Formats: sequence, structure tokens, C-alpha cells
Amino acid sequence: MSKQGILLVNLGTPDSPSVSDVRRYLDEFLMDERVIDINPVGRTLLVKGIIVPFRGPKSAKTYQKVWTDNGSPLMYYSAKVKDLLQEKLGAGYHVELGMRYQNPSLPSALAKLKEAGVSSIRVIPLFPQYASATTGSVHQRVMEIVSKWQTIPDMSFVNSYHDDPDMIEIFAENGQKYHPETFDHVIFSFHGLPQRQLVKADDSQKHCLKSPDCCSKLTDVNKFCYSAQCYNTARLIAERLSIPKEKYTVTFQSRLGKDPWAQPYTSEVIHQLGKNGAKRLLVFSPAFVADCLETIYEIAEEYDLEFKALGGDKVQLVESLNDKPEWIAVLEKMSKRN
Ligand SMILES: C=CC1=C(C)c2cc3[nH]c(cc4nc(cc5[nH]c(cc1n2)c(C)c5CCC(=O)O)C(CCC(=O)O)=C4C)c(C)c3C=C
Ligand SMILES: [Fe+2]
Ligand SMILES: [Fe+2]
Repeated sequence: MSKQGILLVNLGTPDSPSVSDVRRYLDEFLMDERVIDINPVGRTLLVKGIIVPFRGPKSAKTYQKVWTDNGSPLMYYSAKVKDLLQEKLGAGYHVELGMRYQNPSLPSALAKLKEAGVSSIRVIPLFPQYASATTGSVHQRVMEIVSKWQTIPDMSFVNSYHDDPDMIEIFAENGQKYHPETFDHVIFSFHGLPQRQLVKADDSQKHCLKSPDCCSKLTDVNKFCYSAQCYNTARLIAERLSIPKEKYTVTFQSRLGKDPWAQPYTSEVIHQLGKNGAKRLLVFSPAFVADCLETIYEIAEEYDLEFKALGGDKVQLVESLNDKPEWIAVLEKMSKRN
């Protein structure tokens, strides 16, 4: 009997922390029309003329700090999860990992599934919340590749799993061991997104960013809104841990450029808490299913240093799902769900 194909897709990471590999990664990533969603001429000038030449060396230094003997943490965990999922699913399935940018590339991962003669392919982006820049881009690229095949197998695409109870449970358990009640404040810091992209995702054009708290609640109107899905993930983790509303804040990190991004910004909230005398902060980062540059460096190092400079004691990062067996079980369920 032919196998069922599972394609796990993560964002991607440079092949090495060298300036040239980081530049190649940034170039492919940021030239994606769903990531920097401006006109093609403006995007080319911005990416190739400014970001790649100037940010490349700076980003490479940061990548050098998080690089381990096993390579980039994002790559390490993604590859490990792929192997563990294959083991768990057994012989009826063929699991591949593809990165949206760089390696292993989506064309190579899909080619392997094709060679294995799979009868179906389920695409599971490793992003719990939907955004056009991440999940949307993965789906588009997979469709572009597969649409050229002579025989197109049964295809299915996971859109989001921001509220998956088993995933919420893992984040909550990871946080529980730090005893959230002993912290002055808890932050749920999600990767940011330009406000322009939040508004574009609102098909009605009547809801998103039309009122101050429009997307802090997930409803049928904003069900595909990245920000609303982030708030929902945070609320579910907080409820599971009995963290009262006034003791936590949802924030957005890693903005790029001068345009406004989803707010409030993590750095500003941390500064405000520091100025108000907070000493210990617990930070969850549930936009990522694997620890990566954004968590290991930006939260655990950069924000921690900034907070200490304001008199704080510690910014404690809650680790991500990484290669936890419970996360593999969530992916197993997702692989089998119709
Ligand atoms: C316009 C720029 C960017 C958008 C939009 C964006 C959205 C977005 N990204 C992630 C997940 C990750 N991003 C990572 C790194 C990263 N992101 C951007 C820019 C945008 N991201 C840059 C330039 C970088 C590279 C690092 C740097 O120079 O700062 C990573 C980490 C990869 C790693 O190798 O560790 C992840 C993961 C999401 C989920 C998202 C929108 C929802
Ligand atoms: Fe990013
Ligand atoms: Fe919204």
C-alpha cells in the first residue's frame, strides 16, 4: 500500500553563521512578496540595497552567538522533530522536512515525497498562528511546486493550531516549572508583523485596527487575524496556569523597519515594567515551536540585559516545544486528522 506523505515546514535558517550565508538567507526570505509586501521595485531596493548589505553582518554576529555544534537551533530541532515523528507514525507514512527559505528546500523535500510514491501529502507549517508571511507563503510555494507535477496527489494544508489543547498544555507545563506566581509579570511575546499585513488579512476591511482592542479577542470576523490568534493562544495558556488578566501582557517582538508593527512592542513593555520596579519577568514565546534566534538571543539575552540595566533581576524565557515527546504526539494527531 502506498504511503501517506507528511511535509513539515519551518521558516528556515542560514546554512552557516557566515556573513555570506546569512546574506543569502535574508535575501531569499525578505524578497518573498508575502514577507515584505510592498511593490517589487521598492522591495528589491530595500532588500538588496539596504537590508542584506547592512543587516547581514549584524545578523551574522547574532547567529554566531546562538550557533551550536549541532548547527542552528531551529534546524536542529526541526530535523529532530521530523525523525521522531517518522518513528512515531511508522511505515505507513513518509515524513519530510522542508524549509521555506534555504535548506532543505521545499522543492527537494517535495521531490523526496514524490520519489517515495506517496498517495497524499499533508502540509504542516510549524507556525501555530496563521500569517500570510509564514503559513500563507508556505502554502503558496508548495502549491506552485506541486501544480507542475503530472500527477498531483491528495493535498491537504494545516492552516493554524493556535488553540490546540495539547499544544497549549505543553507550553503551560513548560511555564509551570518556573512557578509563574513568583514572577512580577508574565509576558507572551509573539513574533511581530507589520500592521499593514494585519489589516490586509481582514477581508471585511471593517474590523482590524479600527478600534484599540479590536483583535485582542478571537471571533468569527477576525478568525484568520494573526494578532487575534496570538491573543487566543496567550489567553488559553494563562487560563490553564490561572494567571490573572492583570498579571500578563501580550506583546510583539522583532520588528524590522520604520512602519508600525503589531503592538505593544515587547521591548517597550519590558522597559515600562522595569521602570515601574518589576524585578522578575517570565516570558513565553508561543509563535515558535522551536527555540531559535528570536527566543535564545532576543528574549533570553537581549531583553534580559536591557531589563537588568533598568534594575530588574531576570527575564526568564520559557523554552519552546522543541523535541518534547508530547509535541511529537500533537504532530502525530495532526498528521492523522482528516
Ligand atoms: C518583514 C520582515 C519579517 C516578517 C514579516 C517576519 C514574520 C515572521 N517571522 C517569523 C518567524 C521567524 N523569523 C525569524 C527571523 C527573522 N525574521 C525576520 C523578518 C521578518 N519576519 C528577519 C530579518 C529574521 C532574521 C534574523 C534577523 O536578522 O533578525 C526566525 C528565526 C530563524 C532562525 O534562524 O533562528 C523565525 C522562526 C514569524 C512566525 C513571523 C510572522 C508571524
Ligand atoms: Fe521573522
Ligand atoms: Fe486583526
